[in-house]
Formats: sequence, C-alpha cells, structure tokens
Amino acid sequence: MHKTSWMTSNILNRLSANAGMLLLHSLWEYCPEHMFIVRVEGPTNFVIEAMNPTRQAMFGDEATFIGKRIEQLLPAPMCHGLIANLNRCVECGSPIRYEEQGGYIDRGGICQHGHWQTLLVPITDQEGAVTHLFGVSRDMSLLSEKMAGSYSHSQELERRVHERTAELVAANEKLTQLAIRDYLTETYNRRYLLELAELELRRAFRYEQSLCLMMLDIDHFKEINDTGGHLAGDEALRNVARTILATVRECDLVGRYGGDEFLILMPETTADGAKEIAERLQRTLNQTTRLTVSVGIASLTHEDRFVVDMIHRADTLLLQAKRNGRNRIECAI
Ligand SMILES: Nc1nc2c(ncn2[C@@H]2O[C@H](COP(=O)(O)OP(=O)(O)OP(=O)(O)O)[C@@H](O)[C@H]2O)c(=O)[nH]1
Repeated sequence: MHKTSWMTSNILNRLSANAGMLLLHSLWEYCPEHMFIVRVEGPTNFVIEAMNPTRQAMFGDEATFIGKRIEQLLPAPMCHGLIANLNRCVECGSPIRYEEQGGYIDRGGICQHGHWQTLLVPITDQEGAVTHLFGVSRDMSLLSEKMAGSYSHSQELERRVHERTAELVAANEKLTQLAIRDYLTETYNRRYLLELAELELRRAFRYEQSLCLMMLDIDHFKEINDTGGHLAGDEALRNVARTILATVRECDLVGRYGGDEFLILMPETTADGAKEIAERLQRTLNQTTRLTVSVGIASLTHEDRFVVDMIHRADTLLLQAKRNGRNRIECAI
C-alpha cells in the first residue's frame, strides 16, 4: 500500500511523542475508513493538512490536496455543508458526528456521488484553542450498495418462496381434484359423491327437508362407441356431464357413477321438482347432442338409512325407464 508522509502534519509530529504513536500510525495507514486532518486557520477557513491512503485512493494523491482550502477542492454545495460542520466542531470544542451527501470529483477526474458518515474530533493546543480537526469518514455508498444487494437477495428469496408456495398449493389442489373428480367428465367420482351424499342425507333428516336422487343413463351408448370409437364415446360422456352441470343448481351434487351412468343428488328438492329438472335436461341434451337419456328418480323416505337405499330405488326406476322404451323419466312420488 502507498504510504503517506505521516510527518506532513505538525499535529501528528506532536502526537508522535505519544506512546500510542505506533497504534495511530497503523490506523492511519491501514484503516479502511477515510481519515483526514484539517488545519483551522480562522472561522470558515480550513486547510487540508493530511489524508490517509484510503482517502487518497478515492480523491487523489496528497500532493493535490495538502495546503489547499476546502473551497478549492469541493464543489459548492458539498463544500458549504462541510465547512458548516467543521465550524460547528470548532465552536463546540468536542467531537461531533454528521452525515453528508453530494457530488465530488474522484482521483480520475470523474464526478461521483458520495455519501459519508463522519466523526470530527477537535485537536487543541496547550492553551485549549482548536488548531486542527481530525476526521474519520465511513463511505456509506459502499454500505448502501451492499445493503441494497442483500435486500434484493432477500427479495429474490421471498419471491421464490412465494412462487414455490403457489406451486405447492396448485399441486395440492390438483391432487385433491384427482382424488375427488372423475378424470373424464370432471364431475365427482363415485366414492366422493357417495361421501357427500351421506352427509346430505343426514342433513335432510335432521332438518326434515326433501332430498331427491336422480340416476341417469345414456340410451344406446354402446352404439356410439361401436360406430365412432371410444374417443367419440368419451366426448359424448363429457358433453352429457357439461349439460348436466349447466342445468342443475350449484348446490346439486353431480357425479359419474360408472360407465355411462350419472348420479345427481338434489338437496331440498321434491320429486316433482326433480322431475322438472330431468325433463329440462332431456330437452337440452336432445337439442345439443341428439342423445337421449333414461332417468330414475328416488326421493328420500323415512325408511332410508343410507344413500345406497335411494340409489337402489333410483336404479330400479331407471331400469324400468329403459324397459318402457328409453328417453323416459320414472319417478317414485
Ligand atoms: N367411451 C367410453 N365408453 C365407456 C366408458 N365406460 C363405459 N363405457 C361403455 O359404455 C357402454 C355402456 O353401455 P350400456 O349402458 O350397458 O348400454 P347402452 O348401449 O347404453 O344401452 P342402454 O343403456 O340399454 O340404452 C359400454 O359399451 C361400455 O364399454 C368410458 O369411460 N368411455
């Protein structure tokens, strides 16, 4: 590291007699903070007397500065601020701290923006008059760059955590849907529908509400598979599911029971109401897909213990609808 003329300052010569000279010397030469000594020549009249290597690395060699007045070296706004602080330290005769920001010219002649936190210590002669000021400045721009770096790093981490959490939530939601939905029609699968249906049955008993279960089977579905292939059959199943979902109420539960059979559980619905819905469904399906369906509707009775009891009745009625010529609704009032 380039060494400065430690002895250029008279005041440092005086300090050299002190037992702490070695320590001060090392600090001056190797401390990463900026150090400088200003001679007080009168109010608002300050002359640079010495600068440590750290400060010279930023501003330029000592030769450029030593013996120069502050206003010869710094641009006006920065200079006025610094002189005000130097004056304040002289007047109060004790160390002061201050923070300053502003433009300066670096050792390469380039205009830079600086931000320093400075400690100014007055040095007095034997009569107690402040003859010099010793300054130690911390370059805050480096610090704020580092802080900005760590801030953006933590922001990036936070962003990734959010992203990962969103992915996990989405994956979890997908798993839940896979567990409860029929892969083809996206209506509920049989197991989940039966679980929900048991709850609805308990609720209907408890609040003495009506409850209907509709079982629906596509007529001659096998022919679609046989003539158009399984993909055409799959598409027909999806169409029927879409139509059912668009026709029933939001609180109705729709699921594929198996093959081309669907179950629709309708809370707070009488057999008449369910029949109306079934008729509407038949009409829409016939208009949009040309498919017909046979329907069996069972309504909740006091003898029912479980949903399978209702399913059994609806299934029997559905079979009856098939036997009676298909595209029919059979309902036990
Ligand atoms: N494409 C497709 N076909 C299926 C699926 N599940 C079952 N099937 C077919 O659906 C047909 C069910 O036919 P059935 O209900 O027994 O008979 P149908 O032709 O509909 O005659 P009816 O019900 O008596 O009117 C069979 O050919 C099954 O192979 C599926 O997920 N996709």
